Amino acid sequence: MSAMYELLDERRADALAQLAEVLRSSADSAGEVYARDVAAEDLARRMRRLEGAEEGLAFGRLDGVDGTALHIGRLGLHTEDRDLPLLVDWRAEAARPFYAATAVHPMGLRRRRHLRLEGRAVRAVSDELLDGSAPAAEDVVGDGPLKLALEAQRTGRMRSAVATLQEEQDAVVRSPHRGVTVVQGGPGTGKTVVALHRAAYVLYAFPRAAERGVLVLGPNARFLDYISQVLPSLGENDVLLTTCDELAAVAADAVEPADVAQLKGNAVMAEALAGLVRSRQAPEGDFAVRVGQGWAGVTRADVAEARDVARASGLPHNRAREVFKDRLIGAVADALERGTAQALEQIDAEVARITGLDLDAAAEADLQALGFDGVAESGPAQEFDAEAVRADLADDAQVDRAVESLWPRLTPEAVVRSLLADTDALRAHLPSMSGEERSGLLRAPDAPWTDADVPLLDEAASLVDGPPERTYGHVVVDEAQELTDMRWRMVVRRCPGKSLTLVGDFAQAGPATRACDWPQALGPHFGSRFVLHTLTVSYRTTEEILATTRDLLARISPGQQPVRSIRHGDRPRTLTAPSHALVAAVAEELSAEAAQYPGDLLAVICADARAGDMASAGITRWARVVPASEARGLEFDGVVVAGPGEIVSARPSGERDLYVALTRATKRLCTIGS
Ligand SMILES: Nc1ncnc2c1ncn2[C@@H]1O[C@H](COP(=O)(O)OP(=O)(O)OP(=O)(O)O)[C@@H](O)[C@H]1O
Repeated sequence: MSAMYELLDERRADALAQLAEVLRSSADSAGEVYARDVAAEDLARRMRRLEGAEEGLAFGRLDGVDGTALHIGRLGLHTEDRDLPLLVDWRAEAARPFYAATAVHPMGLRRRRHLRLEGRAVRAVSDELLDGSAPAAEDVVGDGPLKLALEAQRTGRMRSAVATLQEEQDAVVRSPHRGVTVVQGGPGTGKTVVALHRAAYVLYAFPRAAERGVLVLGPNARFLDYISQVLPSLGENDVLLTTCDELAAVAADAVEPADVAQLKGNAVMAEALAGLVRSRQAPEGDFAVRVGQGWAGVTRADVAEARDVARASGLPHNRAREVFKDRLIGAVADALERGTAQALEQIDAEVARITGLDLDAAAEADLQALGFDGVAESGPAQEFDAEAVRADLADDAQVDRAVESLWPRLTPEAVVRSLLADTDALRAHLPSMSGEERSGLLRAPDAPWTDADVPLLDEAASLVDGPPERTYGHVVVDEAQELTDMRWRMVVRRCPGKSLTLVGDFAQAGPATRACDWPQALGPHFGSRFVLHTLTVSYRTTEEILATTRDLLARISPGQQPVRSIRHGDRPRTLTAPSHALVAAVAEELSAEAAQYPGDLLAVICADARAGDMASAGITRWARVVPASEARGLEFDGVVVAGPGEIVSARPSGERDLYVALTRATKRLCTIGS
């Protein structure tokens, strides 16, 4: 082990020295400064990766039947003087047998050894013999590391499972499929574990995707905090962990009824917003601008043609506006040219009839009177200088004002407001919705933004300003069952290569979700082009707890195969307390638990409206207070579910919320209801 850590130290020292050198180097041009910054960023990244690997640098060793030995760890370490690497990166093909070998398919292994380090020293080893041979003196066959990992007290932060990934999980993590990979499975089957290790694998194995960046989306800040340590501990610090709200950079602090949120998640909203933007694009009308002392105008047909050309450009509204303006100016210039020529002809004819004089000079004066100095300067009056006229018109504030009335510049906020704060607009653009649904959507123009407005604003931004500038090579979505159609559109916009890993469970879906399965949820965005994996073993919830949720699961997700658990524990307890005494009963239960199981991470999960009461009753002394709507993905050693009836009736997805709440404990569950 010491040789590996020495090499790690050496690599760090090298990286640090190189970084210092790069930072000291002079850069004379903007190009050189840029190159220096890129090199410095690369080295800083390498430093962070080397630092991230410090804890538990190596965690496995493979001994082949041919006598070879390979150490498996968080990153690869090679020296030039050795053929075999000192340490193999867990994501390398050579490390696969560590996760996939079994006694039936030993993959050439005699022994798989798990190492547990403390600091830089090996504290424990545990061996599995895979070739059927009898244990030799140096083999340590005992409790597996998985058992130890699962029995460890929870800390409130998920740990990496890189040393104990199970075969069915590893198969997904390492899947060579670059398109859409979907992972479903009941509570605690390791979907989040798989999603995060998959992100690390993509960075390692798909360099093109890695270059464009990897994004991990979670349902809320609490969940992101829970998973925040996993990727850094795998040496990956360059993955952006965020929520959809943060992606759209919208502060959404208002809540709204679940049925309204569901309506706003429907794909018809995208059509409605597109319809509204189209309705702002020169619906009809003439166009006239003041030119000098007079007016120059074009016909309805010219305006309509300019609009059609602008739309056909496929550009977002605010950029297509330039095309529209350009086209209109062209039409005005043509009209001016025609008008000038006609006027000149008439004057010429008139003067010739009366006096026989040539009046070129008069025509030039005419144009000057119209305000086109450039025209007069650039040549004889009859040679109308269309370029100069266009340039003048393009810079003219009045022209811009006139264009604005036909094709106004729009902001995403204004677009969404114009739809949702106007009964006529709702009726015009959402004809398939009932009157009741439309009145549900209606809001005051200055109402604050809600969670469900975020994807509408994002959609509007893509319509008016184009797709987001920042896109990613691979996107991982956790709790993906939560995404509405409108949110899927947000995600797809940020992943043009459609390389995604999506994990979730429809039995745990919240109130905004309309889809019941993956084909329904993904069909509109990816067709049937996704590969579906199912995880079957729960590593969190004990068999005893799962058994008490079977009836509920059959109700909320008929046909879903219940998972089996490899954990066993106490039977869940059920206590009763009238509603007014619920908080006191919860406090009593949790204070007793905290005393009996010191160091265990405890939580009370209750209806959102109860969370305030719980916190002010001082329950946070013993436990975290988690509103049911935010419990997805989290886990604790002991959980008290307070007021199951209140959780069920709080939202349309109440029974699924309760199922989520009941499946958060790794050891003990107590339900207190009236
Ligand atoms: N291979 C593994 N080794 C060690 N721990 C594991 C492994 N797989 C899962 N776990 C642990 O099991 C627990 C549940 O995992 P995870 O949160 O990924 O499940 P999930 O399927 O996402 O659950 P949910 O559906 O409730 O969100 C976590 O504590 C996780 O660390």
